[in-house]
Amino acid sequence: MSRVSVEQQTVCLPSAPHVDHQHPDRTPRPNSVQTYVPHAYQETRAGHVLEKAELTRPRFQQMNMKEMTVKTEETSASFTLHSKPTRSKRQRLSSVASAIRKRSENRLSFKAPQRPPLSREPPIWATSRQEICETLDYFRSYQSGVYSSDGLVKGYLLSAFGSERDIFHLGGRFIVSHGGGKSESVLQSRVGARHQLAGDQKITDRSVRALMRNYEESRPLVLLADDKYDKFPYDLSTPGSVYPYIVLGFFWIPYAWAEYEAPSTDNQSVVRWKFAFQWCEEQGDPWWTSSPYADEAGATNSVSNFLHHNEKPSSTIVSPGKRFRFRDEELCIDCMKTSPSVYKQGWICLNPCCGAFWTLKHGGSPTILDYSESFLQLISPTHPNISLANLKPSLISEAPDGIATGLPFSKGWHCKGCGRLACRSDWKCWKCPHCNKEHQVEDRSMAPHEFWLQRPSRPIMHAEIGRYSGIRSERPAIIHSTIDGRDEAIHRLTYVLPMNRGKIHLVLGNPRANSRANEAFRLYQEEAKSGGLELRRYALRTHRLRGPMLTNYFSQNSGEPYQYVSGTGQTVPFDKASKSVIAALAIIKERTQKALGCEVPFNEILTAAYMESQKMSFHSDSEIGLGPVVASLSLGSMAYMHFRMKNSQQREKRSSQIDLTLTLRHGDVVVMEGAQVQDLYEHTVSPVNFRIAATARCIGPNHSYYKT
Ligand SMILES: O=C(O)CCC(=O)C(=O)O
Ligand SMILES: [Fe+2]
Repeated sequence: MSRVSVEQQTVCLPSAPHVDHQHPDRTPRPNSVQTYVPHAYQETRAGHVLEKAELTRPRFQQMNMKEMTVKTEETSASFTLHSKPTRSKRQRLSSVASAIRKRSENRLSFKAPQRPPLSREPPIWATSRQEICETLDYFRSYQSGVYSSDGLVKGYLLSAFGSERDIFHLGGRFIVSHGGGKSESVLQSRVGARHQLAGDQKITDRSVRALMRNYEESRPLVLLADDKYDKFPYDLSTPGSVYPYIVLGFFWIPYAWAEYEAPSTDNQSVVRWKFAFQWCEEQGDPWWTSSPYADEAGATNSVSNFLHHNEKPSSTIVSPGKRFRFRDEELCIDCMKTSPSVYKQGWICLNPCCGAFWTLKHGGSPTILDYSESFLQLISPTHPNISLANLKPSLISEAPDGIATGLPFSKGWHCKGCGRLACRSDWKCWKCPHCNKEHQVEDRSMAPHEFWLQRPSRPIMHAEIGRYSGIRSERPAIIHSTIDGRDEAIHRLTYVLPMNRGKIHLVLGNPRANSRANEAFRLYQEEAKSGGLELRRYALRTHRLRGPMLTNYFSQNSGEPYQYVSGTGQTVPFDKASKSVIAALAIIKERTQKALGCEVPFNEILTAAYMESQKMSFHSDSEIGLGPVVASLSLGSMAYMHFRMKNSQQREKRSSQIDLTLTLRHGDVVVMEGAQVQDLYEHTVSPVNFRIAATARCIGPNHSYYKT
């Protein structure tokens, strides 16, 4: 072993990589400074590059083969050999020198290419991750770049932090990317952005495993790209032509292999799985390569045709033409597994479990690698009988049973006018935020008795008290009242928080006492449909995703302004409030008065409307200046309301235990009594199906709204 010092660092340079065949995991991997020049010299830590002129043979010889000074762009580095190198070492040194030089040249000559803007609107595009996930069945992953379902990848997002040799080749018909997470990334957290270093990808990792299944079974998947993916030939964020997310189309995976790769900031190489994606020719030409006027010119073989007109799945298969060839692979005699022939520099075993992984046939780890000519050619498709579905989500034109609050109706939509994907943000209709196109579906109102017949997944219990919650229930009370000349008897259940910190009352509705609740429910549906009550999903103020993130329910605020979701600008004062809100307020006031024995001067109502599968996440109604009583009326479907302690330390110990669950049914009113109910606890509501809730509060002069 020879010792070479580079600046202040000293590293050992093995003459050949030691491969532990018994324990491949222990085979030394190239460390950061050796990654691409693993058996000889290092680049300086900051990635300084060597100047071409400094690494010439005469200079090398002049140093008596014992010392060599090389200058980088910003500093100079001194390489000292402690013994005169042998001939073979000299050869290695010069090959390393040329490798460094080549890399240096690449870096010196690299300028982020100016890309032109797209000259046409993409057939499918979006501005936020939520728009994609709520609209497309083939990409529903909010965090990861790989979306899989049933062990197969449906959608794959090309984004920033590409890896070495990622390519967008043949106009995008042949793309290489690294799959499966653990790549270098920026994580958004409560405390800000954090740089996440890359780690080894394993074949057992969920995403890699799923991509491998697509590869093995030749299952096509959909590639998407965002504006941070710099291999796409068009700039997706040029002013006037901003498309943060685009759908490229169907691809299949002709090659999958593993490499060692040096992350730019880490000090250790990592195993990275690479996948080649080949355009599915059934789609015609990629839409970004076809002219913007191709549709009008009557082109029959463009993906825009496929995307626009192909309502039925296509089963046309392109027969292997002469530009296709067959897969080129070689068998490794160490692991008896085949690896594809990827590189110009020769075949390498690309199985990371093999002792010979990442070792050239004639020994040594690869330094600079390039793809071979043959690898870069399209290969003959191996998915003969798989038909591709239409990538454009279809528009719902009618509600089959007249009910338009089911899951498909809360999903986003694809605007046929401009290609934009958008969340459903208005209750009244779908609206395109780009071209303002609207789409509405005729439906009917639901009657409360339809929900009384609802069969819940678990037995209905009015309340479940957590074992260690310290909450106790009071003896149920029957409250009598006379409404519209009729006697009503209703039950009140009361739950007392530990140390008498507050009470939660559940005033039960029932079919005999629900006439006003029924009317409020009818009015709500009517006004929501006509737009008399503007129910909308508002953007959350804090979240960790890209683009706006809307609440998972629709809401409207009446009375005094309330900050919680909509901000204060959208509030309708009580004297202009819709009939439904006024009807709900009357019920809440009356029931609360009966429950507490005193009147509460509610001056604000937040109406929340939930379609199937929507919910309100954990929160507390604890804005500064809110009165100590909060009461809410439930209409429509049954729902579960869970309470838990806010203190996260306590919660962790008790593994996010729920302290109290109330089952809310049509006509029920929950009254939260005492400021500490909000200060110490938080609550969430999960409706079983379509539901409307009206929550009333007292907003005092100390409320943050009055202070601003
Ligand atoms: O949907 C519900 O019943 C509760 C709504 C709620 O918690 C709120 O508006 O703060
Ligand atoms: Fe709440």
